[in-house]
Formats: sequence, C-alpha cells, structure tokens
Amino acid sequence: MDSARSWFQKFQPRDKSKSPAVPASHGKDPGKPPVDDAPSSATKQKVAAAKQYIENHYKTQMKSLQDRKERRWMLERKLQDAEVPAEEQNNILKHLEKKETEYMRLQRHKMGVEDFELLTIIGRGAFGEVRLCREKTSKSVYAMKKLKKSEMLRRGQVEHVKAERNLLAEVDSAYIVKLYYSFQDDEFLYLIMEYLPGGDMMTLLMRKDTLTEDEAKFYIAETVLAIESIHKHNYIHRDIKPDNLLLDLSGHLKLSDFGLCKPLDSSNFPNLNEPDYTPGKGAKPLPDNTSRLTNSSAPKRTQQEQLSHWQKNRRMLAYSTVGTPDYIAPEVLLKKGYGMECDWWSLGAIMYEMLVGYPPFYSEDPMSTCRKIVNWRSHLKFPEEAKLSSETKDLISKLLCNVEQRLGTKGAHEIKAHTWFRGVQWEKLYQMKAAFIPEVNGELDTQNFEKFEETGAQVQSSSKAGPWRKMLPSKDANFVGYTYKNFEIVNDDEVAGIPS
Ligand SMILES: Nc1ncnc2c1ncn2[C@@H]1O[C@H](COP(=O)(O)OP(=O)(O)OP(=O)(O)O)[C@@H](O)[C@H]1O
Repeated sequence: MDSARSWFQKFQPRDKSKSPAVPASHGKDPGKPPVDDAPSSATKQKVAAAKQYIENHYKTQMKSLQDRKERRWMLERKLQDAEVPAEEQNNILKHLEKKETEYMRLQRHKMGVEDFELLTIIGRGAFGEVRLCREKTSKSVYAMKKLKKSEMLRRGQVEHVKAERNLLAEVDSAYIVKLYYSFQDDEFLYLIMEYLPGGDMMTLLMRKDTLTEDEAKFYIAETVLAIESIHKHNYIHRDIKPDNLLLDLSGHLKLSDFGLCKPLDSSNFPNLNEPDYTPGKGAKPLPDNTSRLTNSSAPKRTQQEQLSHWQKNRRMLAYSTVGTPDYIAPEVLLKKGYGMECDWWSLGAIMYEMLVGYPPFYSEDPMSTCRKIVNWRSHLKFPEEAKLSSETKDLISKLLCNVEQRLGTKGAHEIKAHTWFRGVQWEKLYQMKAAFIPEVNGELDTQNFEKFEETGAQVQSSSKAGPWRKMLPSKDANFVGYTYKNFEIVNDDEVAGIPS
C-alpha cells in the first residue's frame, strides 16, 4: 500500500502554477478573466496511469495471496496422496513457508538491470536483443530479453509486449519458455527467462537440411503441445516459426517470443485483397524470381537448388526488419479476422520445411511469398525428390488449407488423432529422449547460437542506471504493471540461509 501511495504522489502535478492544487476560483484576482480549472491532458494521463497502477497493485497482491494458498494446498494434497509420515509432512510444509517468506522478501526488492552481469549476446530481434546473463546474488544464469520502449511505442507494439509478459507469467507448461522476472527502466523493458542452450529450430534446420520423418514427428508433436497450451489460455501466437522454437539442454522444444510479431507493415506488401489475388483465381504476373517457380516456360528449380537459395537467404530474412512471412496464415495476411487456427497453418508450414528443406511458399522476395500464401491452392506442391509418404502429405494438406477445413479448428485433439502421429506418446513426450541432444559444455556455453557483435554502450554503463534510479517510479505510463517475479526464483540455498 505504501509503495502505491508514494507512486501515486509522484503522479501528482508538480508545477503548481500550471495545475493548482486548489480550484482556480479560490483566491483568484476578481479583475482577471476566469482561469480554466479543467485538468490538462498530461494530468489526466497521469491520473489514469496512477489508477491503473493501483488497480494492478491490488490485483497482483490478491493473485499472489491466492497463488500462495494454492501452493500450500497442492503440497498438502501431494503429501497426503504419497502417505508421507506426519512429522515429515510438518517439516516439508515448514520448508514451504520459509520459501514463501523468502519470496516475499524478494518481491520487495526492486529488480534492475544492475542486478545482473551481462554476458554474450545470443539473439537480436526487431525491438532489441537477447543475451546470456548471471544474477549477481544467486549466480543463476538466465536469458535476458531487452526491448526498447520508444521503439515499441513507435511501432504501436505496447499491447503486444504486455500480452507477451502476461502469457509468460500465466501459462505454466514444459513447452513454454519460463519467465522468472520482468522489470523496466526509463528506456527498456526486460524479460528474464530460462536460458535454453540448445539454440533455435531455424539453426538446427540450417545445419541438417532436412529431418527424417521420425525426427520431424518428435518436434512437430512437441510444437502441437506448445500451441495447445497457449490456446488453452486463449492466446494466439500468430507468428510461430522455427526461429521461435527453442531447444533446452536435453533437446526438448519450447515456444518463445509471444505477441511480438514483427509488424508486417501492409504498406510494404502488394494489395493482397485485389480481385486478381483472391485464392483460386489466376495469379497476376509475379516478379521474375517467383514466376520461375510457377511459370511452365521458365526453368523449374530442383529441390536442391531451391534449398540452397533458401539457406542463402534465411538468416538475412530472419534479421530483416520485416521478418519472414513464410509461416504466416493467409487469413492473417489478408487481415480478414482470424482465430487460433492460424497457428495450425504455421505448424503445417514448419512441418513441410522440416521434411522438404524449405518452406512451402518460399520465394526470394517476401512480397511474392505473401502472394503465394494467399493463392496457396495453386502454389502448394510436394517435390517428387522429397519422397514424402501419403500420410505426411495428407497431414500437411489438412493444415495448409482453408480455415473451415483446417485440422485443429475444433481443438488440438483433431491433429493429435491424425495417423501421421501414430505411436506418439503425448503424455510422456517430454520425458522421452529427444531427437537430437545439443552439444552444450557448461552453463555459459553459447555454441548453438550465432555470434553477434556488441553495438554501442552496454546498458550497465547507462547514466540512468545509478542506484538512485531504484528510488524513482518509471515515468512511462504505457508500461505500468510490467513487473513480475516467479515463485521459482527462490531456491533452496536461499531458504537455508533464513534463520527460522
Ligand atoms: N530464453 C532463451 N534462451 C535462449 N535463446 C533465446 C531465448 N530467447 C530468445 N533467444 C534467442 O534470441 C532470438 C531472438 O529472440 P526473440 O525472437 O524472442 O526476440 P525478438 O526481438 O522478439 O525477435 P523477433 O524479431 O523474431 O520478434 C531467438 O531466435 C533465440 O535464438
């Protein structure tokens, strides 16, 4: 409550001459025209932000109380089910209470970037970078995603960034990257996540060219479970692509990058709604590079030629500001209004790439890719050389199709039941041996990631990162309520240190 009050006070107008604390009519000079005492828009904004902060504060407190009760209840139930002797039960419950006390202490600590030692950069995206870091006190290693607020605002991504933070804090699944903390300073938002040292699926696919059916089945099945877990919480990813499928130490897959779909600025793309581009109709003449793939008079590329073109372009596409549209569903591109089915389309495109070597609508030019996607009926082809089984082609065709016919429209169970997945033990998948075990030597090993150059000054040297910064609330009302701490940050060593 105290912090809420002091934060509220910070939001009160400071310049009394502009926004008087008493109504303007009190003590005014009767000879002067009446002063407009309506609050300025800046004041209104501050009031709205303060209101949101207070609401958020109480919501968080209620939620943490409820979570605490739930943790206790779950543990009690587990202990009873396991018929643990009464004395041992008592000790275990006491241990939980100590962890709760430590968690409350950590909750009061205002987290900042200075709490972390910044290590190697492992990723760069449209809004910032991802790097390996180590928390100074606990020595735990994490991945820190840093997003520039001004860039998020400029590109209208504020709602997306909030959605990402909410989803990560809400969905607890083995197939979703775990969020430990989120916080902000004047310039940046930070997500402190578990570090997944196996690299991303894009890198794995570039190394392997294609996967065998069994290898693809393993990763596609885990992707199904990841997508199912976010859909259960009513989130749609919209931007599922191999770059967002990360591998943990044991080679299991986790979905990341939520709600931060790169803004596929429609002004950059051809008018996909033009009559000539409607699905099923004859396509407009395409630029040279794509007409080679569809025009019978132009030489057709072999699967191998297409694969090497794709691989040459892949990284460049991934790091471009527009991003790759290769996995985006036609209804998303056409801005028709879309639902969760769009994620199942992306699954189909990834499955195709795993088995063929490049995505189904690949073209060197992203605009042509978009055209091919919306005209998927005339562009979805399975190259002979890929020797896909009829079951494989059937599943891909049931994912890369109209929304109404698409598998998964009634739920993930429709996809899981397809014969291509025969033999998959869905419940045990995460406990099974992964298709590839990544090579990782030590907790700071980043060999499965690209090398990135350091650019400009490091965040730690920022003049805004002094200890006094912790005393100030962040000025930016757009990102109120971003802070989060996961209960799992409390480890047993810290609990052992608390005097009982
Ligand atoms: N938790 C993590 N552990 C290991 N590597 C990660 C983690 N999170 C992200 N990365 C790496 O950083 C890259 C970029 O991350 P991410 O896609 O989340 O950032 P982004 O800025 O949102 O990117 P995009 O521009 O694709 O939206 C990933 O492809 C991956 O290689």
